[in-house]
Amino acid sequence: MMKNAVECRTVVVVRGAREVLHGIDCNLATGSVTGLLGPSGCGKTTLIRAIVGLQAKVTGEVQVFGLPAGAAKLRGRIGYVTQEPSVYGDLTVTENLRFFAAVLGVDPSDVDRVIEAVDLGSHATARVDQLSGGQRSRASLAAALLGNPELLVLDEPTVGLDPVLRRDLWDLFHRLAAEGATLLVSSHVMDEASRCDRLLLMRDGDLLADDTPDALLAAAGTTDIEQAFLTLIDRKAGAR
Ligand SMILES: Nc1ncnc2c1ncn2[C@@H]1O[C@H](COP(=O)(O)OP(=O)(O)OP(=O)(O)O)[C@@H](O)[C@H]1O
Repeated sequence: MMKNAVECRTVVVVRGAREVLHGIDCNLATGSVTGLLGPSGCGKTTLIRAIVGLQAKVTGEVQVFGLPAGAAKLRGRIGYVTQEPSVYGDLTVTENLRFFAAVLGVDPSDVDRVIEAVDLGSHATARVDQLSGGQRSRASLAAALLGNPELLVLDEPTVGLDPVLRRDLWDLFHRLAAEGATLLVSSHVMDEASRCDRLLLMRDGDLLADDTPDALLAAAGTTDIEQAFLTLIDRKAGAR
């Protein structure tokens, strides 16, 4: 097993006329849950898109399982959930997942497993356009879990979910990691940071920190991750 599922070296991305990532270096350790945190617009989605191989104008190096990001051989090994639901409104949850299983070449028997994993069993036969926003995003997550991908990249998967569901989903993320999957989970909710094995803190297209939650808190001399983030920003500004 490779030590790092993902390795990013000096990743620069230009979107439109602007450079939005300025040279990111980071690794995602195999079998870990990494949180990607930072304010709106700091470049989280752009880094995610570079890792899953969907972003244009990437320079530097992004390797996934030792292959260049976007390589055809990586298809099926990566599950990606965007911020927008990616399921069809006019199909039921089960119909959607059967469709995606067929497209991915995944055994249809996997559909029931992923529906249970995201706790949508009681809505399996409901049309997606009749679900709540949180239920719809869980249906998208279920689609990404089909076939047990080795790398799961989740862009703000817990937005709009109540605390119980958020806790259950984080438990699921850690179960998947314990089984060997690597997860990258973006959030701008700082209180989710403590649930991660490792944190990448971004600001304005740069990585401010790449450490464990405990080490980050200790370095900033606080018990509050939001405060730690602000301390790091102030230190960086002071160092300029
Ligand atoms: N299609 C585009 N063309 C030009 N600039 C873009 C485009 N999409 C995003 N950007 C810019 O790139 C920067 C990074 O955006 P990105 O979506 O990666 O941020 P984010 O951290 O994921 O934000 P959020 O938490 O709000 O989703 C932003 O300044 C944004 O305005």
